[in-house]
Amino acid sequence: MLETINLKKSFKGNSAVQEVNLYLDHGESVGLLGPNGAGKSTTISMISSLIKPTSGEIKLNGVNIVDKPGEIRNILGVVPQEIALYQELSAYENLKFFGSIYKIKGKELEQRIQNALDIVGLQERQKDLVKTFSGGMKRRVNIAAALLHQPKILILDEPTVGIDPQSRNHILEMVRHLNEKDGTTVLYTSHYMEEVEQLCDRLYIMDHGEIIASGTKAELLSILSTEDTIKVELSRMDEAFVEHVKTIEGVRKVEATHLQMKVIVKKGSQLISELVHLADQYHNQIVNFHTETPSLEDVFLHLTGRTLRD
Ligand SMILES: Nc1ncnc2c1ncn2[C@@H]1O[C@H](COP(=O)(O)OP(=O)(O)OP(=O)(O)O)[C@@H](O)[C@H]1O
Repeated sequence: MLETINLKKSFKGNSAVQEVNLYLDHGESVGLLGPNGAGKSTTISMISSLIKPTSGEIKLNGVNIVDKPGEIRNILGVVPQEIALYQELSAYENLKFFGSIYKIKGKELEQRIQNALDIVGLQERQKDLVKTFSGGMKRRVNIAAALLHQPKILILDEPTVGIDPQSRNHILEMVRHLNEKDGTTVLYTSHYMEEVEQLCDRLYIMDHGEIIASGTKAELLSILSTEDTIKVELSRMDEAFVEHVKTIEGVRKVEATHLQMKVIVKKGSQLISELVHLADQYHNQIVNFHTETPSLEDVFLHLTGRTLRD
């Protein structure tokens, strides 16, 4: 349905996106996951024809649309990261304005506004000024605006950042409903692993402007089928101890935060007694430990050497 081929974007010679190849099939829910600055928003802005790629192609049903922005705008609904609403107008008035941009009028517009408000759960607050809304409610109005022209593909750029848990749950449920019940194709960007795990059939992991891995959750987890994760709780954090653990044979990655240490080891490595012994040498103590099956967070750590929210 939608495909990017070797998509690149540089800003004044600085590369933001390099050779991104991704596709969306009809009815899929696809996650684009990566830390801040990975290039997710730039990729989305190119797909939605807000900015022009430095090079590469964007194909909609096999046709390159880089020079035909009109082709995609009718098919795509984009929910940008920034809230783009008129604060002094009500939710209803904002939606009326956005509807007019798509040249939807009269009864049809009225019906679509009510339908979009119903989907985002704001029908009862439609007459209230947007400036009185919480961040999460504003985001929901933004989503409603992106739905007015009944797009076949919906792209959401980190829609749950900085909002209250109630709105977050509402948004996640809504996206799931639009995908599963209405058949809307979804591209969902996030740096929350658990959201894309919940919502998406397939994932792309992006870092430093590149897609570094892609596949279903099971396929991505199989990258770590040769590894175990040991989670260790320490009596105190000690950099020298952490550095020493990294040098133990069989240890592939170590991530330390506060009193927790996550040690990714070669599958089957029996390292607990070695860790206990080493902690003792550093006058540290292992208070607790357990071995976990790898998560997508671990896949990200394995691929990049960093956690998603570094
Ligand atoms: N208009 C611009 N001018 C110059 N540099 C830009 C511009 N837009 C993005 N960049 C740079 O491109 C890189 C990718 O940014 P982008 O916003 O696409 O990442 P992101 O993955 O969406 O991150 P975030 O989660 O923080 O939005 C960053 O280094 C950013 O500073």
